[in-house]
Amino acid sequence: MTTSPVTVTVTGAAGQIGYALLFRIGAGQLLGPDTPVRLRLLEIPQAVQAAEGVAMELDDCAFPLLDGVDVSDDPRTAFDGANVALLVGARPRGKGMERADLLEANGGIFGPQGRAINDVAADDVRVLVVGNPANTNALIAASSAPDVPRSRFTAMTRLDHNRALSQVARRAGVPVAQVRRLSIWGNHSASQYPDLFHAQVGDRPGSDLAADRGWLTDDFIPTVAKRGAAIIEARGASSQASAANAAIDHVRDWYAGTPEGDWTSAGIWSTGEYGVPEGLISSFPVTSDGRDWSVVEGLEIDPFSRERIDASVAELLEEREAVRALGLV
Ligand SMILES: NC(=O)C1=CN([C@@H]2O[C@H](COP(=O)(O)OP(=O)(O)OC[C@H]3O[C@@H](n4cnc5c(N)ncnc54)[C@H](O)[C@@H]3O)[C@@H](O)[C@H]2O)C=CC1
Ligand SMILES: O=C([O-])CC(=O)C(=O)O
Repeated sequence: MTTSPVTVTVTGAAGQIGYALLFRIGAGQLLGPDTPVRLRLLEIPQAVQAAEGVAMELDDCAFPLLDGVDVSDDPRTAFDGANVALLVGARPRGKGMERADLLEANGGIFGPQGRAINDVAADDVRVLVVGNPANTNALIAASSAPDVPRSRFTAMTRLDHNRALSQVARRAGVPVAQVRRLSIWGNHSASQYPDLFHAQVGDRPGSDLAADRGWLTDDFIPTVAKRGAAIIEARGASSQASAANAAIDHVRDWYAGTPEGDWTSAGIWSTGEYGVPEGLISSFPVTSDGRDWSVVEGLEIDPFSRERIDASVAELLEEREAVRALGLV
């Protein structure tokens, strides 16, 4: 076991995803069974008491790998020395709230959090934004942290990726472990594009399945892209456990590296790959070498995929324009 614990800061710690996430981190599922973890929980003042209750329960689990839990309502305290920052807390869209209001309210959260990360987090900090709108919130945080490399700010599209894996496995009648090289492109929103064309599904190329255009366009793509809404409809609550699971998958793969011959999906800072404008946080097919994400190179994008990637990227551009107009990036 390494001796120095890794500091993991989780925002929105008293929320639903926080409750599904923190106990798995305490159990060692984020960074593996050899890495002790120190948790720092950030909440708004009204929810600090609830976060303290979660911290009490974490104590009561007596996790051998958990080196301590601190609760704070001050970003500069909570991100102090953070090696991993999971930005889960966000402002949900309220009744009658316009999109610009939502972006502005989240700017008020992710701007200061980005600045605090810039000033007090560890030099090797890696950030995953879960709170919606995740891509643009990540853009705001990254833009507020000029001293931290942009590549350290990521947005979660791993839940979309995992959803796509399961849909494809079911369709093809193979175990989910036999589906590889799926890709989510663009925004974590209904405009995202789950791409099957480069996948391997059991012993078949994904393009075989994609040849059924009726299924692809009327079933697969909308099922994945609208899954969040379907979960809310079915459960009366959003996808908390699967979102927490995806956050664990994202960070675990970032540190451990993606498996040979496979890739995953993550929202990362575009440097212009596949025609996605530089400076957007867009989902791409990515690999990790244990330190950095890299966009998978050399994929051929046919007109069907191009149109859908461009539509989702256009939405990201609109969101960036909106937060630019508000002076947030
Ligand atoms: N990227 C993705 O795939 C997914 C993203 N989400 C998003 O994750 C976010 C969290 O979801 P839930 O946990 O279900 O929501 P929730 O409402 O149960 O919890 C959010 C928590 O964040 C806290 N919070 C709000 N502002 C904060 C701030 N400035 N600093 C620290 N904490 C703050 C709230 O007090 C609350 O406890 C939402 O924005 C949701 O839309 C949810 C599912 C999937
Ligand atoms: O809209 C939400 O809160 C849920 C969400 O992002 C998802 O399930 O993909």
